Amino acid sequence: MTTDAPPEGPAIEVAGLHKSFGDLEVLKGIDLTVRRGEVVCVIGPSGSGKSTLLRCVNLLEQPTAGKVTVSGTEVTDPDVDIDRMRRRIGMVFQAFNLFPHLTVLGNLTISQRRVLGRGKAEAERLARAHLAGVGLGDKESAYPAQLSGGQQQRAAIARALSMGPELMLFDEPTSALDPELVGDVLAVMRKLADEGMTMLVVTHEMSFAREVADRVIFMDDGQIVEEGPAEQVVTDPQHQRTRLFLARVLDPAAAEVKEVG
Ligand SMILES: Nc1ncnc2c1ncn2[C@@H]1O[C@H](COP(=O)(O)OP(=O)(O)OP(=O)(O)O)[C@@H](O)[C@H]1O
Repeated sequence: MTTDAPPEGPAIEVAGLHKSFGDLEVLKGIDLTVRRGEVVCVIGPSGSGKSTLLRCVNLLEQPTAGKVTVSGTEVTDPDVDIDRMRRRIGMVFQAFNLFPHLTVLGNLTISQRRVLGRGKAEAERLARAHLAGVGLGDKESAYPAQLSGGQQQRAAIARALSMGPELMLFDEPTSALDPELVGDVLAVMRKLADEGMTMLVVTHEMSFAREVADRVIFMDDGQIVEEGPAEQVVTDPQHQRTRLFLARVLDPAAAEVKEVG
């Protein structure tokens, strides 16, 4: 008998993960374990492979080598039903990816109905509960274009949650937002973390990483250079590459002076 009940053990296990695009080796042997209920932030320079790592976890990218296990199921096993696995993994992208021709409620119910086979009333009940949870209880009839970027991203998070995922992947969820809209999205993510959701988050928001993450991973050139408790990695990094990156991110002007001087 097959069951979707989550087994004991880690939420995500990545072992010896390699990914190349043609001659370009983007991931060069990543080992990573994310425990259930853990919030892990992945930081690092542009092009270091952060998004590719995330996309390999739900097989939006096919790894070149290595093994990815989610909730005890090896997703890199060619025999695994990947669509079934993906239902257990929520993903939120930088570009919100809402369906423009559907209302917010429609965006939250379509996959519940088509993929999970839920009835209309049940799908709408869950959608409304999740919309209220992200502060969009009054927006169910709006179309995405009528919402701010921050509201669209919160709707995208609610949409992912309405599928009942065991874990959530966030790929730079606030990078496309105007600065004044970032806070509301981070607040929703913080609440989710407080509620015990397992989260793997690629982000440039160092204060979020420091305050919300249990662990921070610094990637550079396709490898994990450093990982540890969030506060330690962000405020007292052990590696020179991490220090240089954080100096640039936290205080770009000062880092520039240092590099010039
Ligand atoms: N589908 C693809 N085809 C070819 N090259 C790709 C593809 N996806 C990513 N790459 C390349 O892989 C490298 C790593 O990209 P990735 O998006 O994982 O980095 P990142 O650390 O998330 O960067 P950023 O912070 O800028 O989003 C980059 O050089 C990128 O151009």
